Amino acid sequence: MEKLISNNNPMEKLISNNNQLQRPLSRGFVPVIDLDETAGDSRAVISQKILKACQEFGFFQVINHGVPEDLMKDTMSMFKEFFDLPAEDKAIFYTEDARSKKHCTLYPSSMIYATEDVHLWRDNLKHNCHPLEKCILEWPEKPTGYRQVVGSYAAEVTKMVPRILELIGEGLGLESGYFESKLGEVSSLSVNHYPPCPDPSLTLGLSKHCDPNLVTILLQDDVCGLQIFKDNEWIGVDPVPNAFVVNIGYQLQIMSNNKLKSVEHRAVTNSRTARTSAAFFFNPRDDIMIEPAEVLVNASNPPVFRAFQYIEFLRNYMTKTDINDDALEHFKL
Ligand SMILES: O=C(O)CCC(=O)C(=O)O
Ligand SMILES: [Fe+2]
Repeated sequence: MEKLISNNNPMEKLISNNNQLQRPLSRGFVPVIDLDETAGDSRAVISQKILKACQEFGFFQVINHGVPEDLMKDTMSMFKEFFDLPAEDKAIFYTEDARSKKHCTLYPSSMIYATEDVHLWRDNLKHNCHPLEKCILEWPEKPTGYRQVVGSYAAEVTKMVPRILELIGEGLGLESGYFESKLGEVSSLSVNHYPPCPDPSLTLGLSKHCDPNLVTILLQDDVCGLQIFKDNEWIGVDPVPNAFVVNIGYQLQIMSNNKLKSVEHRAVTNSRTARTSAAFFFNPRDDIMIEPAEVLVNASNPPVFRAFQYIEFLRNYMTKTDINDDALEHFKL
């Protein structure tokens, strides 16, 4: 428990030979897309904007997405209050074991504290969200209201995801419901808390990575820290009020036959303000074969990937030892 940085600041745990913090940071920006067709663009224009964002950035932000703004704020407050709890209230969830059987876990840094090269400036709460009525019983009881608020949030975001997938599918010219039919029920929330870091040049909040799943819906507070790697530069994905950040996971890149990109991203810290973010991971069904959509494959666009099941992908992803290894290599034809 002393490794949690929301409990104290174990500065001495940092390793200072971290060469991941390469600058410069560009001011280019990730598109913000208004999903309200009645107020702005037509549906066809929205789906084309999303497609372009997914091709160029692998990321976009959405506003007017239908999830109530108060619920987003209340959810963020619950997450922040959780990390502010006294150490004894967090202890029941604490583990450093990546294979922990707990349904709700609180990790220091990454899931492999003992063996990682660099400790991250992050505490991380994880729990599953499906089936909700069952999972919720394992979630924190403190702060008061956590289960009810985060439960409503999980239900609302889960309702929004097929709408976003449908727009992405439309942009690609896929039949209606294509991605929804590939979407599994199991989803999970990973809540990151990055307290102020006395020296942000010594480590990161989260190392560079691509998400292995289908699509991720990220809620961030009003503090900058998320960055994506594009054209050899790190670009900030700065917070937009009431927006979700959507990012393409490896499985969407594969199903789109490389038309959509899963882009590397990371989180940096700052010395002044704590930052909290919550990544909601949506996965493909585990009983389907994942492969490029047939309509995107033809003589001039041969399939880039072979068919596989998600479990095979995850096994391969988890055993990757070098963050610079290409997780897609093993699945390329
Ligand atoms: O904190 C962030 O904004 C990044 C979170 C993230 O990329 C993840 O949890 O996979
Ligand atoms: Fe991520």
